[in-house]
Amino acid sequence: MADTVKSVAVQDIRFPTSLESDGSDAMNKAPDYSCPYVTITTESGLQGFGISFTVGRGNDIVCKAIELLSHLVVGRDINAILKDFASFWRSLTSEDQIRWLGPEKGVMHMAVAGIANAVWDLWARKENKPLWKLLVDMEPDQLVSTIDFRYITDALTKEEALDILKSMQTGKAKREQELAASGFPAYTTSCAWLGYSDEKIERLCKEAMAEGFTRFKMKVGSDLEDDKRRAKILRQTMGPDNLLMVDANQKWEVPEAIDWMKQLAQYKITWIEEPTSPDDVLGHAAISKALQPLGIGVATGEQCQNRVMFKQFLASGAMQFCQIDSCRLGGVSENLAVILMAKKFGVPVCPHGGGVGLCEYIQHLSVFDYISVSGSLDNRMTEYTAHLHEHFVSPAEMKNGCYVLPQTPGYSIEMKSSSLASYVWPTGQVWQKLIQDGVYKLN
Ligand SMILES: C[C@H](O)[C@@H](O)[C@@H](O)[C@H](O)C(=O)O
Ligand SMILES: [Mg+2]
Repeated sequence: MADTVKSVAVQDIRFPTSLESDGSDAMNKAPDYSCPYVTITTESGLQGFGISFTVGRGNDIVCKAIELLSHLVVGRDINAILKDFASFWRSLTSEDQIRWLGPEKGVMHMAVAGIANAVWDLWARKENKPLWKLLVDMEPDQLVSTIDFRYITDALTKEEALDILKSMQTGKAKREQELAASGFPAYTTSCAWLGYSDEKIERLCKEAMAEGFTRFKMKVGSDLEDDKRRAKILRQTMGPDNLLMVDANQKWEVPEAIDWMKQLAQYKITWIEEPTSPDDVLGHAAISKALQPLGIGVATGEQCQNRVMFKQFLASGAMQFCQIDSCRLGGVSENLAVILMAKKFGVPVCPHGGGVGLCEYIQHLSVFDYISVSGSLDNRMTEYTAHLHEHFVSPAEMKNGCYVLPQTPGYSIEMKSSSLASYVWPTGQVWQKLIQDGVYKLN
């Protein structure tokens, strides 16, 4: 029976995270974590919620872009959309008068993610399953049918994707039980944002260790002496065996990245993340080659525009850790494409979680990856950041430094109505107060 989509509503939600330097890095000194919050409602009353992640003022453009695309969803039968998701997704990325703004990159692709993620949330709720379970339980044929393979068939065909999924059917139940018992391994970025003092990073690292974390990421890239000092504090606090990753958020030239990392290598670094421009495949390959003898890998992906760019990085040895992003890519199905390509090229997937709602999302993708695709936890860990979880109805939960398997139906992104009311820009109470106090300006 048809169930028509009645409305696609979008709200501009922002959080003043920059006031405490939460989320700060070498290129984003004062980020306010923000998201367009999408609510899709059908005639029968089904709902799906979705976000895309942005920083501060840019949020209103993505909200507008979602409004522009919403005519492709409103009035359509949701069951027809779910029956042929890949065609629906292609309609979003191919809209005649909007495609020119991309294609499949930047603002428009983030808008696609907001809508696509909401549809996936609705789908999982309809099936009364958490999203990871919806994916894990899907027959390989159905799962593959949700993916748009356009532009990646030279790296991964539909048939190869099917073969991967079919070959991993055995052992799925056991892997699910394993994760239910011990959770999915995480690392925390929240001890060492760039704007935090030495005292604060040491204290937060101790607290995180007490909570069971054994893997930590530190922001680098503004000042080498600062980076050395902070890496020393962290290494001393966490001990010799725990993992330390560093993230430059695109700060360096290629030779600069290599030199800088040679100086930090003494602190035993697992990966350098986003050393240079996120579009520079050759640069990442050169850095990977130069740092390989030091045991340092290159991680990137949070600003990798689409599956086509991931293909370049994966196939050319330019990335040793694949950081899919639930909102930079066009939602769940494009992430599935990259997860499957990463499997083919033997690169571990370690999703990006530094932003509002991203931890809520990526836990589902990692769990699916382990159970249905990679079957391995080697070199795999999912980012965790400690902020803003209190705004979600079913927030991501951590235990002993691992994500607890989510159980609530959906994609874990529904926000509390009180939080939406407080943080909607610019009319929410929190923003009204900050504007009245002169802390923020309207534009
Ligand atoms: C502005 C943001 O907080 C970024 O610094 C963050 O996403 C970061 O790159 C990360 O890897 O978590
Ligand atoms: Mg990063």
